[in-house]
Amino acid sequence: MNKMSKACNIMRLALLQLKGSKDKLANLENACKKIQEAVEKHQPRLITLPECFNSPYGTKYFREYAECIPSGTTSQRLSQLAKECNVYIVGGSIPEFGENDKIYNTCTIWSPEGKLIAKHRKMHLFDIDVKGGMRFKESETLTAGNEFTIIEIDDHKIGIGICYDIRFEEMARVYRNAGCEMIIYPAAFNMTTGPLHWELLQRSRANDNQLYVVTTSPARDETAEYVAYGHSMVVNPWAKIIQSAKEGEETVIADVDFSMVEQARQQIPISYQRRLDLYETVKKC
Ligand SMILES: NC(=O)CC(=O)C(=O)O
Repeated sequence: MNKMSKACNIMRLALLQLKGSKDKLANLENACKKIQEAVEKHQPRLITLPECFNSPYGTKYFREYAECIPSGTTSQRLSQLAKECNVYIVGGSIPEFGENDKIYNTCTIWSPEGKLIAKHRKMHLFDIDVKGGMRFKESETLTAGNEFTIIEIDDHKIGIGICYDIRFEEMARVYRNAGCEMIIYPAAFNMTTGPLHWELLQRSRANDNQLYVVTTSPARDETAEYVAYGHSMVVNPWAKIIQSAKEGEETVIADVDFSMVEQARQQIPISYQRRLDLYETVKKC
């Protein structure tokens, strides 16, 4: 029996911080193996995977590794695993072949019946140029998605974002206004921005919106062209880190207690105290 007790609002998560390589099938099989191991040892209700878990993270690779969703190999395998293991899977992200030859950075979400319940296309493309640090331009090959994605598991609404999406507080606020109690971001920060912003952004989004924030990164590989920061984590609605990984390949297990969302919102009622008469930066949903 998977760990979800409605009465006490506890949901067990397994975050798989995975090593990646240029071998797509090996990456996929590693993810499948780690999913099976997590289920055997910990019986999670929900498993999360990293951004671009089946491909290297680089604009020159996205087209070569892209697949159609849900007919591609990665979708088919995740669907099969979710069903076999009776677990929800937030499938990190993969480069997706979309309509009109467009490529998206897309997260697929699978139910324990193996059904694709949603897909989220990264809404904010990672285009930055930090002098002496990281330069990246996803828009060289990717197209941005235009839709918010909310899933519902055991009566709990969960918003989905991908990596750079976490920097946009308005997006998190839209999810909070729509009743989300958690936001999951498959993500791959790097060695320029990770040390400065990774924890800060997660705790900020959690604190501003009084909800859980969950990130899942690839493991750090110093030999890769793009070196991911690691440190996948779960932050609670009080902005406290309740579990986190180090840099290497690791599975993080966390039991989240959704009653804490309401507790935080009642005790520090910022959502009712906003002076929307004085500022209007975020449209109400
Ligand atoms: N890789 C991303 O999308 C975002 C990132 O690394 C950052 O915002 O920093």
